[in-house]
Amino acid sequence: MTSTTTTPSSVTPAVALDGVTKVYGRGAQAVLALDGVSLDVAPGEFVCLVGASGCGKSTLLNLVAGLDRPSGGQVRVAGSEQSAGLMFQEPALFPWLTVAANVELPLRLRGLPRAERKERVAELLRTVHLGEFGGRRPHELSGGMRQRVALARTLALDTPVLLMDEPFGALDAMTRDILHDELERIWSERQLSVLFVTHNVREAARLADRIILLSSRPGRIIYSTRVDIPRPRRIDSAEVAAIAAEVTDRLRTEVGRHGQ
Ligand SMILES: Nc1ncnc2c1ncn2[C@@H]1O[C@H](COP(=O)(O)OP(=O)(O)OP(=O)(O)O)[C@@H](O)[C@H]1O
Repeated sequence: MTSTTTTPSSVTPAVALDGVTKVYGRGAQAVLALDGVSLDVAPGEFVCLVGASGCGKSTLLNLVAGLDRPSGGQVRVAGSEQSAGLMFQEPALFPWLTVAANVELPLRLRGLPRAERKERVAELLRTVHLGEFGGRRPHELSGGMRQRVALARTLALDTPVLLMDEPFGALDAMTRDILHDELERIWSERQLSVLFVTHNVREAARLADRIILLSSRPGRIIYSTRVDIPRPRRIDSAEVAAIAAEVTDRLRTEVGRHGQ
């Protein structure tokens, strides 16, 4: 069993969780969501977090994003004030704004001058292959395209760390497959550190440098495996299937232990 997973001490991690505990509520109503989680994400590393429903995956991402504070332990994200961008299963775009205006929002909030904003938006839309769609409204786009817009908007934050909470969970398999390729390209080009939550073990084996398995509540790290399959990978390859089978076995044992 692995309760701690860290990077070598010579490298400053992009994300470092040290003995992180999260309790929701108080007294008899208290829920221990995370219990003593220690985890480092190295610069440029792609880490996937998997676990049964309710094991605390979203809680962990929210703590790294700074949306909530741990009850115990420490969360550190390398870099300046806002170092982690967060993306969800729902694209959460403003429906009354164009695609370009949605992507521009974080740039406005960062106070970038207008000309620079326009240039950055055009570059970001090209990055996610939506260069021609800046003038559309979100309802005119497919689900996959909307997630591309959400990704461009998250990239507009210019953070070295990308936090993704089941970003492709609502998409069909083909669209998801294409977005895996796109995300892998962007991650590698921009040398991002990614913490990616998914229920889909194959998706984790397709994308991750390292897969971390959380136990059912309270969330503790119970297993961690490095994925050394060369990139680019195929989700339907035998190597990805073999890693996915290994992680699924661990997950099954864990879920069975809790009678879920
Ligand atoms: N604000 C809250 N108040 C009380 N309990 C909460 C709160 N938020 C989450 N929880 C509980 O903490 C535990 C972890 O929740 P969390 O949403 O992090 O799990 P998850 O692994 O992301 O779940 P899922 O896979 O279903 O999205 C769950 O048991 C949940 O019910």
